[in-house]
Amino acid sequence: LMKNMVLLLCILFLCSWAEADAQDFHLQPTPQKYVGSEDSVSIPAKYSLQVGAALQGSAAEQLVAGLFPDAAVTADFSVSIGMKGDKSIRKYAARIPKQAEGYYLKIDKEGIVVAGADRRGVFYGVQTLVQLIALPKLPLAEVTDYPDVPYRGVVEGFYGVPWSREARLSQLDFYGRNKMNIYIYGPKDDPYHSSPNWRKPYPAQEAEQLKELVECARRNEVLFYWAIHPGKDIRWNTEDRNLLMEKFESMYRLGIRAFAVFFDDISGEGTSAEKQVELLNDIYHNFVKAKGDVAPLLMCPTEYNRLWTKLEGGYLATLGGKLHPDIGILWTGDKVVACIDKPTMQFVNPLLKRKAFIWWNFPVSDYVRDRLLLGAVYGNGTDIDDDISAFISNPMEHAEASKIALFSIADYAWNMDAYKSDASWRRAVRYLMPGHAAALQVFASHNSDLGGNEHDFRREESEQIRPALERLLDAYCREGKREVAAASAVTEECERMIASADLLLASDENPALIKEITPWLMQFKLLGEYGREVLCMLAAQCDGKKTELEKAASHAKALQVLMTKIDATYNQNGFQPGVKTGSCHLKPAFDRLYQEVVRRTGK
Ligand SMILES: CC1=[NH+][C@H]2[C@@H](O1)O[C@H](CO)[C@@H](O)[C@@H]2O
Repeated sequence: LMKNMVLLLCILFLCSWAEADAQDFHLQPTPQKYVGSEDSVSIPAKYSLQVGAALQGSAAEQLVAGLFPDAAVTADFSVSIGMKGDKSIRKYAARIPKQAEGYYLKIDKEGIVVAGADRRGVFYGVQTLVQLIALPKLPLAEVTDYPDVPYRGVVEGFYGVPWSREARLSQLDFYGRNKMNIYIYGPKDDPYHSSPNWRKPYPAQEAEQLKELVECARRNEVLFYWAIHPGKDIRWNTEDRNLLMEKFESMYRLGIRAFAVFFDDISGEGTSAEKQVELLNDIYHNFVKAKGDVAPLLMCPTEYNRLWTKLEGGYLATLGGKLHPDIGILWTGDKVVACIDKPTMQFVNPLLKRKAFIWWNFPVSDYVRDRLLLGAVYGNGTDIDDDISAFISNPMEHAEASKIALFSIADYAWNMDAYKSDASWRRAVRYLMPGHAAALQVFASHNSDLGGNEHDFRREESEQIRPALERLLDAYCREGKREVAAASAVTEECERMIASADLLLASDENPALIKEITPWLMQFKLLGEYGREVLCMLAAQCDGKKTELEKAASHAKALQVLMTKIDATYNQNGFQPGVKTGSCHLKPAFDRLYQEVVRRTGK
């Protein structure tokens, strides 16, 4: 029997290991169709590389040249990338998806082929190849893939400290890797984007940085939109019209080829639908069409969500009826911050007479600045791909930390049917810190809810430990009993919090991320220590150990003081100052237990 038990355990271990290994490998975003195999091929020293004529100088060519730097003119093993119509991939033309940005990728013993529906499709096929080549063994595979949503990406549209140059460059590379194809530059607190200096060209240094960002976007096949936010003080006269057009001309000279006009969060003259329509149609005809090489014009309405829509005022009807149909209209959903579902789209699309561009206000935190929103991306419909032109996320001012949500948003918008929020969330965490994934997962799981806020938008937090917390609270507060199993589960979670905080604070794996979240990591460690002390207090009170109780209570009190200090010292701002962590279930439970022990001791 013993022998069989050992054998069974080994088999179980191997299965779980193999499963984990297979589980670890997952193309991002999840492809529409991936046919892999156990068999693999090692790329020989001698290989040839063919790049379709139309791809010369493209981002795809740059990327594949980096992958295969020493190509021979002829070789047995051939690498070939091309677009539909290129004779180099003619044999595979029938396998190329018809969807824009689609591609077919084949890896076999003779070589590698990437056949794209268009230039961006080839680039995405090569990005998928980059992920496969990074595996220990390059699997023989066929990938047939394309995006569900035409535009997928980010609008830097939040209030607060705009992202830095380094953060933006890193974001654009991240979008290339994750097949996001749009970035809209619109930071509310950039005075040259919004009032008063939207009328002025950028100073030399900022102009140079924008040029650099445009080039970085091109290398990542990301459409770089520059947005203007004139509505706070625009005057509907020739002077401001000319100033706006000249500003667009100056941005065009910097290399910008995609433009947006935001009319959100304004009042007064700027809110007139007729005037907005007249301006936008003028820009469309006399700038966008006149230039010929500029992407579709986008606009953000003043009534950009259902809650703020006054149907009787006719604002949206005017936009829908009179705005040129080629102009995209941004929409945040039924409220300023809300998940997007079918009813959301059934309300707005008929009014706009086009498929809205979704501006999803998550993980933006400019209205709950004392928190980090690191939780899973969930709650959006997976049946809306035919109802939206775009799914664009407005992120946090913490650029690196926003990548946890952005990774999953890329996954969701590329392939909605396959989207699994929890699995995608874990992959996002692992992508950001592969060497500290477990620690970052612990931290992220307790830093996701927003607390009470003006938009009534909430997120799950501390879901795994919540049942034990509730059992512990219930047993002790009702009967003064220490529920042993729950107490040890919560104690273990506190130990994990303390260790995770130290591991992350000490790591140099992702310095940009650690720099952003350090105040919250410090607070998180204190919260773990506080929880541990409160549980010591509870045990001592139940066991009648007076001295131990007093020791634990004074330590817990000291930790309360330290947490208050952190909250009063870091992340001070004029809106929601401070550093909140584990605020949905952990902190309230520890505080409640602390009070209850003190009350019972006092009796
Ligand atoms: C379209 C829109 N404009 C505003 C609004 O949404 O709320 C966001 C979250 O507070 C804010 O970041 C953004 O600038």
